[in-house]
Amino acid sequence: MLKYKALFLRPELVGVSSLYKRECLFPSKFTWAASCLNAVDLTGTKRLHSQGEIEQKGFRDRKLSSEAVELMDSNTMTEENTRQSTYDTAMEALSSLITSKKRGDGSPVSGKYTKLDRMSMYIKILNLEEPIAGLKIIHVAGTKGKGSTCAFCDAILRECGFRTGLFTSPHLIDVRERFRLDGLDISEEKFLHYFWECWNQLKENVTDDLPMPPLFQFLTVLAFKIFACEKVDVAIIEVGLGGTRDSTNIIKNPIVCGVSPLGMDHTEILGDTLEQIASHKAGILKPQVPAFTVPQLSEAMNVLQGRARELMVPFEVVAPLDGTKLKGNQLSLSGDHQFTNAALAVALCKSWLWSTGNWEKLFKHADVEDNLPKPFLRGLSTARLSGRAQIVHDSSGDLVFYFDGAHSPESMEACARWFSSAVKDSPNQSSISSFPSKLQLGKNESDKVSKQILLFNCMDVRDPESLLPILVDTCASSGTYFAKAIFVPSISKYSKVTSAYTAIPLEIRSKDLTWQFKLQRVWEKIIHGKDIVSNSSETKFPESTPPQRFIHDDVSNCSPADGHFACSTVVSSLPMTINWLRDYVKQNPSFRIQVLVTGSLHLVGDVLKLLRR
Ligand SMILES: Nc1ncnc2c1ncn2[C@@H]1O[C@H](COP(=O)(O)OP(=O)(O)OP(=O)(O)O)[C@@H](O)[C@H]1O
Ligand SMILES: [Mg+2]
Ligand SMILES: [Mg+2]
Repeated sequence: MLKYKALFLRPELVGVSSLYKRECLFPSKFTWAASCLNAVDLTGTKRLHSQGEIEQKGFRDRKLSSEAVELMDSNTMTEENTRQSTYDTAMEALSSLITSKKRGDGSPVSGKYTKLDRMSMYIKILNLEEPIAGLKIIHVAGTKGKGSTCAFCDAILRECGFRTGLFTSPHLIDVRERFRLDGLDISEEKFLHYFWECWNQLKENVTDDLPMPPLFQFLTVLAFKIFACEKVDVAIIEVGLGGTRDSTNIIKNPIVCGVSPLGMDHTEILGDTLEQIASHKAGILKPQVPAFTVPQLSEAMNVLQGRARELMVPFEVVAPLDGTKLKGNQLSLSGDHQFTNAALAVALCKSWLWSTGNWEKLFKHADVEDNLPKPFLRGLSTARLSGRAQIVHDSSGDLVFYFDGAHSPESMEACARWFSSAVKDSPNQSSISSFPSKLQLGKNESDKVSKQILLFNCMDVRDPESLLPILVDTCASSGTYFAKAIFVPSISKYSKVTSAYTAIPLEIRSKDLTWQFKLQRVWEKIIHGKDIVSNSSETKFPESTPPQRFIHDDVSNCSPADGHFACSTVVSSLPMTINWLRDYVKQNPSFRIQVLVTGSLHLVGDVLKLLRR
């Protein structure tokens, strides 16, 4: 078999009007099988589905013209790059679904239908109505902790012996992270299979009134397709944004619903009071379907409880998990806030097991009155979710990255509390923020001096004047001070769906650093207690990374008027920043550098990806 990229193939050369698959298999150089091409007939857009139809139309093993052979010869794909390019093609297709429209807006995009109307129509096109109704779903909304709660549920129910499907958002490195089967990211092969099936079927049916779905709607439909076809026992579904009008809210009959902690986020879409936000999240509750939440501010709780009463929902508030219930095990997701998420997950899983008739079967004879069943303990201590309170030791051991994709005020506080306690727990901690003289340092490893560095970026819809002070103050309240802050643009963009294959060129640099300079200005103002950057002082475009002494440069050397900042720096390239930090620890063996990467999940994903290679 020979493989060719259909992107390079002009359909008319092989005698069809268009090609569905982006990659074609040819039995030999001079013939082609229409079945492999998934071709459409010459008259127009009708797709040939069956082998019989293909033969009837005389497409089988048609001879190729020499022009076609020549063209395809120049595009023969090797085995290695075939896989990658097929996957990249899917990513390109997905990226084409990203609209410039604001996320979560339920108003009609075009034509006469609302978002949920359109979702129902996509579901119908894909024949998924019945399969979705048959899924045993756990549906989770909330401002923070949705993903973690879902990951705990996934691990617990897997440990109880069920085949699980988990749909979360966003992803960090590869879009497949959003779809897990039995605890693992869906395989590339399966992903591509379901992806093209949904893509092609939708493409064939789009009209002016029903265009292709925007990205998140497509991914949601795809998740249902995957979970239905893979016959999972339980589908755990994280809401994308809000609840009432979220595309996941086509779920009509979940087994149980959860609402994680509520706070102020996405106010431009959900409203700028906690009541309004809570009312969106309460939109996932369904008549008489049990629901659970965690302690909330009263404005939010009143709304949730009110809605639950209207719908006759058995509604319970669960307290954060008592650590002693873990019987010496540790929660696998760190940070105090995870005890709240874990408790919610435990309640959701118990309820799911009861409602599906499995609790009795599994735990009839177990001593579970006051104790968590063993599979629950195993689940709570093995659940994983990358980029949330994750610690990665770089190869040298003296460069440690602390990742947390916090980007809202509440999560920034949770992140700061976690980071402060994590750096204190790290071995041989002796944290100082100024450069000690060599004489003070022994040769012994245990005398290493730890320095905390912040590597930060956030999207420009976020408010750094609220996020950065929360970070600094919360850390300071437990005695953690950042020696330096580095502001760097992220590489991955909201406008492009990434895959693990998307290479990051080492020399990549951003030309526009206006936003990073703004972040730096906010930072310097926090550190110095006043705005020290005069409007007239010119910010120089950094040609490269700062000199190494920057890391241990004394803060008193700060001279903003000359464009010299001793507390912070802006760097135009993330790969360069990582290499620079690596060089620093190599050349300064008396230091251990602890870098908190936060503010943006894009930044977190980019750094994780850079460290992997
Ligand atoms: N219970 C909680 N209370 C406060 N902050 C939390 C809580 N759980 C998680 N966080 C913070 O929110 C971040 C994201 O966690 P998680 O992915 O579980 O939430 P999410 O609701 O799925 O977030 P996203 O809006 O990014 O989808 C964490 O990195 C942490 O900083
Ligand atoms: Mg969110
Ligand atoms: Mg999430």
